[in-house]
Amino acid sequence: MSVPANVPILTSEAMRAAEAACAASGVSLSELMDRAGAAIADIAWRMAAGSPILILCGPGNNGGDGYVAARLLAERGAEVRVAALADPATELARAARALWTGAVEPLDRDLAPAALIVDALFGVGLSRPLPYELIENLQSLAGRRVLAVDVPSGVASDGVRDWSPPLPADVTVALGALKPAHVLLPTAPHCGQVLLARIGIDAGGTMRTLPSVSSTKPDVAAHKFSRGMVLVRAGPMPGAAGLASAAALRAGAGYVVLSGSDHAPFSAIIAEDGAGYADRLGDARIGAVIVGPGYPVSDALDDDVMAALDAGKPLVLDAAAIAAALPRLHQLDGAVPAILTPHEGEFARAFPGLSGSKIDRALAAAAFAQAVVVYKGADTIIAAPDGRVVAAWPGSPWLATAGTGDVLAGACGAMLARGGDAFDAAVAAVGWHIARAARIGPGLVADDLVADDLVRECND
Ligand SMILES: NC(=O)C1=CN([C@@H]2O[C@H](COP(=O)(O)OP(=O)(O)OC[C@H]3O[C@@H](n4cnc5c(N)ncnc54)[C@H](O)[C@@H]3O)[C@@H](O)[C@H]2O)[C@H](O)CC1
Ligand SMILES: [K+]
Repeated sequence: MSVPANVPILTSEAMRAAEAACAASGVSLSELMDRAGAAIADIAWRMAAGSPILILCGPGNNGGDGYVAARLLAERGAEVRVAALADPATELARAARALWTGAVEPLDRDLAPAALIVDALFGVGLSRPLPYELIENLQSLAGRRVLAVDVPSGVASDGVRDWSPPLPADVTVALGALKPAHVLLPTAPHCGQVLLARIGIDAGGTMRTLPSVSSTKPDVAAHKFSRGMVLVRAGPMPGAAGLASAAALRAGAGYVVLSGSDHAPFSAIIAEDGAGYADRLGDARIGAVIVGPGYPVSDALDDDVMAALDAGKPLVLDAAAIAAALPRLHQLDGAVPAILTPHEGEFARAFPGLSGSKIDRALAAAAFAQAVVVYKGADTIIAAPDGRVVAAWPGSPWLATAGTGDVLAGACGAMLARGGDAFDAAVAAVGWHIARAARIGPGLVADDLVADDLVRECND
């Protein structure tokens, strides 16, 4: 399972707007369909490697792409059959169907499979769940390699419904841009390896997949304070704050203070008792404050969060600190740069009653808080109040273990303390976290993410 790095993601509404802009600039929809069909034919040719191909065509333009691909594959000498669910219902699909000179078989329970199935039944136009009979007929084709056109049929491309496709794809060719369903659970795993065929659409937009990680070297004239100074406030479970402080150092902070704990994981971390917290918040060199790791709901947490907000420092708020800060953050209306890092449960508690896809909900939360939201999970979404979104699918499943969220909070703190944009900082931290997890793999515990042998390996 994979998606290309740093490519656009569009909802069906944005996709239609992009198509219309394309048409207005002189590239017809029929030209777009030809390009889509050619991209599908190319990939099908390589996947089939000489074995027979069966293309399943639906009534809309997704089916139209299928007819174009069938014609091009046949012209190249591939052994290709077409089965249709219904007659074409759009002008474009009818035109594409008219150019296919081979037979069209009915898509029923007697349909013979082929080594490669190309699924061109439904794309972004699917408006209701697939009929039961079709699901049954498709299930009888399972077990072969499947190439999905745009999205596996049955999936709601905007990621708002959790409909599963009867034919999960090995490869999905996204047309023009990725769609939310490619990067959100539960649909993303059904898309297999997602490839992007750009087909000449200007997908611009504000939503993208995670960019590749690039490690930035410190400036030649750097000193410890210029690289960013991070203050981590410990609660009753100091191990979590210790992990966050270690992660802040490993992610590039020049100086880390752990307040309220004497459990510093490294000698380089300045551990001090809680009494100095107010003074530290007044220290002009502090570039980011982290509150929340290992700090459950309590009056003390409320006090510490309010003090940090009043100090006006860029903030990373994790776990219970998110709900504690929310009313004040909302009032501050973005005056204090902040990154919130909720997992599913914390998100539901802090932002009840939101609807739509995980992307929609992350955006609504970011707009309400006027802060960057890192809505964690296997399909982490990073959303900014100005509408920017980065989707981090597929992440690393090895991160599903205690303490890794504390490490992410620490990395966010380090990136934020550098002084740049909070959204860019959150994106860099999520990328750092996933890249390190990928290097460790099986057996990962959160401490490994900040261990020095990993650093040596990364520097090799
Ligand atoms: N991205 C691009 O620039 C291009 C994309 N293309 C392809 O076009 C589809 C979208 O086509 P559209 O015709 O809008 O929708 P669909 O083909 O997905 O299907 C709509 C069709 O099906 C009917 N329908 C919807 N749900 C059901 C259902 N559950 N059961 C039965 N019938 C259903 C609906 O009423 C319509 O008739 C996109 O994904 C790309 O593959 C083009 O190639 C142009 C360039
Ligand atoms: K499809």
